[in-house]
This record gives sequence, C-alpha cells and structure tokens, in this order.
Amino acid sequence: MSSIRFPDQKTLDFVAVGRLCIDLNANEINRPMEDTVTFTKYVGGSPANICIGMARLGMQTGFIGKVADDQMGRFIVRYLEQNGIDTGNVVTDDTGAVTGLAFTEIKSPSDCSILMYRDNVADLLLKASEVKEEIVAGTKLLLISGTALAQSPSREAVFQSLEYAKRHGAVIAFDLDYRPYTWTSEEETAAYYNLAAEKCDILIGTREEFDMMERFEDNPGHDDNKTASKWFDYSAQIVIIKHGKEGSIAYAKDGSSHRAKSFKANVVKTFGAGDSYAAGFLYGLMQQWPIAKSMEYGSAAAAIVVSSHSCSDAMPTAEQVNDFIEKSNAASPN
Ligand SMILES: Nc1ncnc2c1ncn2[C@@H]1O[C@H](COP(=O)(O)OP(=O)(O)O)[C@@H](O)[C@H]1O
Ligand SMILES: O=C(O)C[C@@H](O)[C@H](O)C(=O)COP(=O)(O)O
Repeated sequence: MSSIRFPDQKTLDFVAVGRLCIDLNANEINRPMEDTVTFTKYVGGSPANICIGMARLGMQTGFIGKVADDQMGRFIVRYLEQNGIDTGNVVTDDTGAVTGLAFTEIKSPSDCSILMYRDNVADLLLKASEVKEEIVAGTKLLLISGTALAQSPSREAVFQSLEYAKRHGAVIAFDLDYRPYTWTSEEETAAYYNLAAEKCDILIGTREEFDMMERFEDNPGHDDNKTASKWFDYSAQIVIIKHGKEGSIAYAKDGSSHRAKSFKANVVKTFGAGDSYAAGFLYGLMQQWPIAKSMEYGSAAAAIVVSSHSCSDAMPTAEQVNDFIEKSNAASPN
C-alpha cells in the first residue's frame, strides 16, 4: 500500500498552484538556438504541465494561477479547459503584465537548455487574496511549485494555499522546480524553500535542487538518505530525489526506501521529464499503489514525454503508460 492516505468526499483529485506559461519548443532539433528559426507553441510552466499530466491520466483537476490579459493568456486558459481542468481560480491580470515564455534549445538529446523571458510576468502577480479557499477545500491533493515562491505577491499566495490545504486536510506535494534565474539571492531561495517544505507531505526534487536547499546544512557527501531523513521530523511522508537518466530514489517515513530505474527512451529532449514523472508518480499514489509501482509509472510517463516534442501536449493517458510499461517489460524483462 501507498503510505499516503488521501481524504475522500472531495470534488477534485488534484489542484496545482503556480505558473501558467508558454513553451516555444525548437522545431529544428540538434542545433543551437542561434541556428533555430521556428518553434511550436505549447502551454508550459512546470505546475501547469503536471496538472495537464494528471488530467490526461483521468484525474479531476483544477488550477490556481494568474494569466496575462492577452492572446497568450487566453490560449492557456482555453487549453486547460479543453483538457477538463477547472479554471475557476485562474485569475486574469489587470496591470499589463505579460505571459512568461520559455524558448527551448535542443542541441542534442542530452544537451538541452531553456531561454526564459520572465520580466513582469503575470504568474508571479497572483495574490493571497485571490486564492479561493473553496477550491483548496475541495481537493484531495494540492501541488505547489518552488518558482512561485520567488517573489511577492505570488510567494504569499503559495503560503495561503498551504494554509487552506492544512485547514481542509488536503495532502500537499511540493515539486521543487528550482529555476535560478527567477531568484535574486541563494540565501533567500534556500530560506523560502525550506519554510514551504516543512509544511508538505511529499517532496520531489533533483539532487541539485536538494543541494540548494541544504545551503545552511552540512551534507558534503550529498547523501540522499541524510537529505530525506530531516524532513520526516516535519510533515513529510515521502521524499523523492531524482537523478535524471540514472533513475530516482524515494524514502518513506516508515524507514523504507525504493529505487526506480529510468526506461529506455528515444530521447528527443530532456525537459519535461520531471513534470511527467511527478504526474505519473502522484497518480499512482492516488490509486493507493505502493511507492515502487508509482515510481515506475512516473518513470514510464517521463520516458514517453522525453521521446516527444512537447511537455504538456505529450502528457500520456493511463492507457498509453500501461501500454508503454507492458512493451518495455516484454522487450527487456527485469
Ligand atoms: N534520458 C532519459 N531517458 C529516460 N527517462 C528519463 C531520462 N531522463 C529522465 N528520465 C526520467 O525522468 C525522471 C525525472 O528526470 P530528472 O531529469 O531527474 O528530473 P528533472 O526533469 O526535474 O530534472 C527520472 O527519474 C527518469 O525516470
Ligand atoms: O517550467 C517551465 O516554465 C518550462 C516548462 O514548461 C518546460 O518545458 C520545462 O522545463 C519542463 O521542466 P522539467 O519537467 O523539470 O524538465
């Protein structure tokens, strides 16, 4: 059994809070940005991608965020609605803020980077007073994402969501989603990440992201077990540390640990791996599957997304993930 108990009698399974942006993914792959001239537009932003992933897997979902009052903002809201995501708490900015853009550079299947345009973005202007208590009260699982902690007022909006989630018994997952360019100081970053993490039941991050959080601590060996153990003194029940293609390791409050390998994939680009992994893993936990099976599901969803051109639009359905796992296991048993 999964060690997490989700509340029942809620109208939504999953609500994410944070950024709604646009990804512009290079069409000409395997070359630098300087030589790239055309891009395909997708909805992006890590929490948006995870929410779309959960919706594709059949979960009842909703989003708390802010979009620009422009064509891009309307494109985002329309796409969420087409995917059955409740947009009742997606607020439209009225200050002239813009939509965040992420241009992706795909130099090779293993060498990808992102060029972010994030000055005066609408997503960081979500206010605490704009977070509706009823949407958080009505969900089994709330996901927060670290980038929304980078500035006020979005930072306070995240803490308000956490307060509502605690008040109404929602399980809270934190995808660390550390994007250095959004932050001004490493000390400030670590302080706010740690304050938020103390309140969360599930922490998911890469080794590098946890290293950033351990700025004030002593873990010179970057020991995963040491990293995870600390959080069990707070609210955490599961801590996952991701290691890219090397797979991931989960630690649970009951003292168990679980490793997941990555699946073989025809990798087009590396981004999107973490978001699809989070969606697949959280979906598994919500089915009350054991942690190891949920991790396998997340890894399979990630392999599907890294083999595709987009992040959001490539999020798989449960049927696609099941089929992928079956075929992969048949091709290379164990
Ligand atoms: N090249 C790859 N091939 C197949 N699966 C991958 C690859 N890279 C990552 N994954 C899967 O995605 C998961 C998350 O990837 P990771 O790179 O650690 O996260 P992030 O995208 O947040 O940096 C991994 O645990 C693995 O299962
Ligand atoms: O999060 C963003 O703003 C950009 C994403 O939409 C992007 O495509 C990406 O980087 C996904 O990140 P990952 O899943 O952590 O690899």
